[in-house]
Parts: sequence; C-alpha cells; structure tokens
Amino acid sequence: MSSASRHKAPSHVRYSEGKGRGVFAERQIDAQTVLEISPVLLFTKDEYNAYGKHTVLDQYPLKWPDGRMALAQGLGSLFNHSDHPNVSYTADIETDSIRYTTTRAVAPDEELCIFYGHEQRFENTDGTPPAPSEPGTNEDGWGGLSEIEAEGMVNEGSGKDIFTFADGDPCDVIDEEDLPFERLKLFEDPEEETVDQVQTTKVWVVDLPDPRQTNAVLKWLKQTSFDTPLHSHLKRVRKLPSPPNTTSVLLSPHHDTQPPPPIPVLESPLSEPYVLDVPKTAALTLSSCKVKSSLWPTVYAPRRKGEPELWERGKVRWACDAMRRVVRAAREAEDNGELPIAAYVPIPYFASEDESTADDGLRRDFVASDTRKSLAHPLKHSVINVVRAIADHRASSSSETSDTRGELQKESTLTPGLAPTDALTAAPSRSNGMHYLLTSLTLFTTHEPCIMCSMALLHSRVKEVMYLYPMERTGGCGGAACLPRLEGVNHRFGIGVWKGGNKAKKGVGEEVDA
Ligand SMILES: C[S@@+](CC[C@H](N)C(=O)[O-])C[C@H]1O[C@@H](n2cnc3c(N)ncnc32)[C@H](O)[C@@H]1O
Repeated sequence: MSSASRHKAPSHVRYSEGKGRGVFAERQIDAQTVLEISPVLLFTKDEYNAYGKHTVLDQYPLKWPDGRMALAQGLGSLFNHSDHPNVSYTADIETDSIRYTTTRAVAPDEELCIFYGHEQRFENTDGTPPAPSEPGTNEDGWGGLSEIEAEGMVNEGSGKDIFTFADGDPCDVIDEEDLPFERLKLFEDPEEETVDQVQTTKVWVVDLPDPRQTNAVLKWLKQTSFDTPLHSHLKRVRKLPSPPNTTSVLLSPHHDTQPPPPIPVLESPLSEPYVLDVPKTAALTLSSCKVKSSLWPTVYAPRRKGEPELWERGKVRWACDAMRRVVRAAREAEDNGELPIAAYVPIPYFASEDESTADDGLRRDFVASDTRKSLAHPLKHSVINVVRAIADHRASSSSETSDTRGELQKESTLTPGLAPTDALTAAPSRSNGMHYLLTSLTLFTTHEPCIMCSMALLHSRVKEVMYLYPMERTGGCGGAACLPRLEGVNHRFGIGVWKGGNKAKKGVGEEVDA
C-alpha cells in the first residue's frame, strides 16, 4: 500500500439519489484534506471516439491537459457533480494521476462532489446550472475562465475545448500581443546616449591616497552592509588616468546625508567621502557604456535585467490552467461565504524533463483563498495565506529530511493539508535561493495584491505575479502603487495583467484590499 493511500481520509461508496453511485464522507473531514490520488488510464482522442464513446465508459473520462482522454482509477471516477462542490481536483502530469482535495470542511455522511462543468449531458439533480452566456462573451466576469474546469481538465460531457492555445508545438514562441496577459512595464527604456540623458543616482565615494589601499578598502566593504547589490551595474573602483591619477572606491548609496563611518586599519588616513552622481542603470549599448562610464565605470549589459522573457505555447497553456485554477478557488470561496479572492502558486513550467529534474524547488502546487471573513482576521488575505502555506511546507520538508523515512510517514508529523506524497517528494535540501519562499515561482491571483501582500511577495522573491482584476485604489502591483518599481527595493518581479477580466463583476468593491 502506498503512503498516499494509507493517509486517505475515510470515505465510502454508496448510492446517491438520482445520480447512481457516489462518494460519501465517513466522518468529519477538514478543509484541504487530500481524499484520493487516482492513477489515470490515458488513451487518445481517436481511440475514445472509435471505442470508448460507444460504451458505458462515455460517462467517465476527463480531458487530460495534453489533449488525451483520462480514465481515473480508484474512487476518482465515482465522484458525482455538484454546482457547489466540496472537492477540487488537480492533474499531476508527472505521475499521471489526479489528486482530489476537500475545499471546505465536510460533515460526516455528506456526499463528496466535484464540479464537472457548466454543461452536462445528464439531468443534473444537484442544483441548476447558471444560464449560459452569449457565445464569445466573458459574461462570467472571470475573463471566461470560470467556464473552464479545474486544472486543465474538463468532463467530456461538456464538449468544450479548454485550451485556446491547444494546437501547435508547445515550443512555439507566442507573439507578445497574442499572450493572454499584458505585461506591466516596470521601467521605460530611455535612450541614454549623451551625458544629459543619463539617469543618475547619488552615492558615497572615497578617493584613496595610495592605490595599494584598494584591496583593504574592498575587504572592509565586504564585511559591511554597504556591499549592496543595488550597484551591481557599477564597478566598485574607478581609476582616473594621470593627471590626476586618482583611485576612487564606491562606498554606499546616498540614502541620507550621513557619510559612511571611517574606514579602520589603513596606514595612511583617507580623505573625507563625498557624494557623486553615477548612472542609475547598466548600459544597453556600447556607445551608452562609454558615456555612462565617463561618470563612473558602468557595466555593459545589452540584455537589460528584467527584460521580458519569451513565452512558449506550452508555458502559456500552463498559465491558462493556473488562471482557471485560481478563478475556481475564488468561486468556491464565494460559495462558502468568503470574499471571491484566491491565490495560486503552481509547480513552475518546465519546457523539458531535464529542466524539471534539475529543479530542486516546489514539487507541488499551493492554492489559498481569502479567509478574513470566516476567521474574522483582517490580514488573512489569499496571498498571505498561500505564502504561509508554502512557508509551512518548506519548514516541514526541511525538518522531515533530517528525520528517518519511517518517521516521515507518520501522519502526525505532517503539516495539516500536506499530502504524505508531497513530503516525500519535497526538495531534499535548502539549496541556492530556497531560503526565500517564492524564488523562481509565479503567483496567480484573481485580484491585484494589496500593498501588504505585494510587499510579502517582494520579500519572498517571487518571480512574477499574474492577476485578473486590477485594484486601482488598493493594489500594490500597478494600482495604488507598484512595489517592484520603487527605488531602493532589493528585488523586482514581473507583473502580468490577465486580459478579459470584467471589472464590473470582480465581486469586491474598489476599496477592498485584496
Ligand atoms: C463520473 S460518473 C460518477 C459516478 C456515477 N454516479 C456512477 O455510479 O458510476 C458520472 C455520471 O454520474 C451521474 N451523475 C453525476 N453527477 C450527477 C448529478 N449531479 N446529477 C445526476 N447525475 C449525476 C451521471 O450519470 C454522470 O454521467
């Protein structure tokens, strides 16, 4: 028996009025409990059309993210549909399995149901599906995303093709204007080809009476907090040719008027540090490098740091799936009386298996919704909740790796809501960057994160943030403020605004912090 099945929440199969067999909770089950991990049998669309479709199997398959049909084993095929589901499901393409997780606490004997989609071919005995919207419009207010089912899968009965980007080579680069989101430009790229055009910032600099003091000063700098990455586009040392034949060292940013403290243990004392205007950014062209370096030696970096990366079709599909997932979580939250706001951090997109095996980051995804209503806690925003869940996961993974494997499998040692398989597959060590919670990860969210959440994301070193609804009055990613644009921040992240969010239907007022 696998560790996953040993930890399954107790449920049983029995007849459900008007629906055939269904899955029922045997006892009270907490929210975010993994109920089942069902391996799937995969077959091609052609095989399905030729054979499966004409048999009883027709009721069961789901469309797999790669377009094949998937038949869930175990309990997976027995979950009935509900318009107000208490179970969500996630495709794990690495293990060809589907994970079923409760979205809220479930009472003993309650039926465990998933959401198949808005169109069913059977008579739905569980509520009425919403009236269909005009074809081609996004009347759902979720950019059309809510019409699409969980995690890149759709019940075949709905007959929808879930991927706008379904056809074509996953490695094709998608044109910027065809992307399903618009990137927020963090900085303009001004021409800086003359001294007048160069944008500058102020720094403290000291001249050395003796060039042989350079190493001692650099060594001292390394031990101080002045060795800041903010000036990584500048060289540390400037040597002016004779005359005046001076060596100068860049000490620190000029945040305030206080000069840096005196540099100890030098044979001949240094002159007083002074403030100098230096280029703010690296040089994009050789000619600009020459101009900028006349102020202070500047790094030539033809590809600007933060320049938007190209998106391949495969990655766009991954992002569409993630956006659907987060919309679904927000709708579930709303059904449960919360604000319809959710955040989702998927496993990063890997173009190849080699990339995926080389990565030692997250091995599972994380989703959280806003819980400030149910917990009567004003800070329980969805972004904070998801960052917290990842922190707990990382903490439990790192402590578990020091345990024996046997101890790892004891349920009591695991974080609630963390499936045993997650713990066992978690990264074995905190290697480079792991002490930041979201290094290399993308966060998807329904609403632009507020300033508090944006700051939490900045501190977590998130790679990029994608949101559906701009929050002009409260947002910290382009609305009221744009944190990664601020001067002096030590990390910048990309921002994508999803196309098609219907402002009028975002479900929360302008004044709400998301
Ligand atoms: C994936 S199967 C679920 C298990 C099924 N009840 C069984 O006994 O094998 C899907 C089928 O279950 C039935 N079903 C699921 N949800 C239903 C609902 N809300 N109302 C009526 N029938 C439902 C429909 O016949 C549907 O084609």
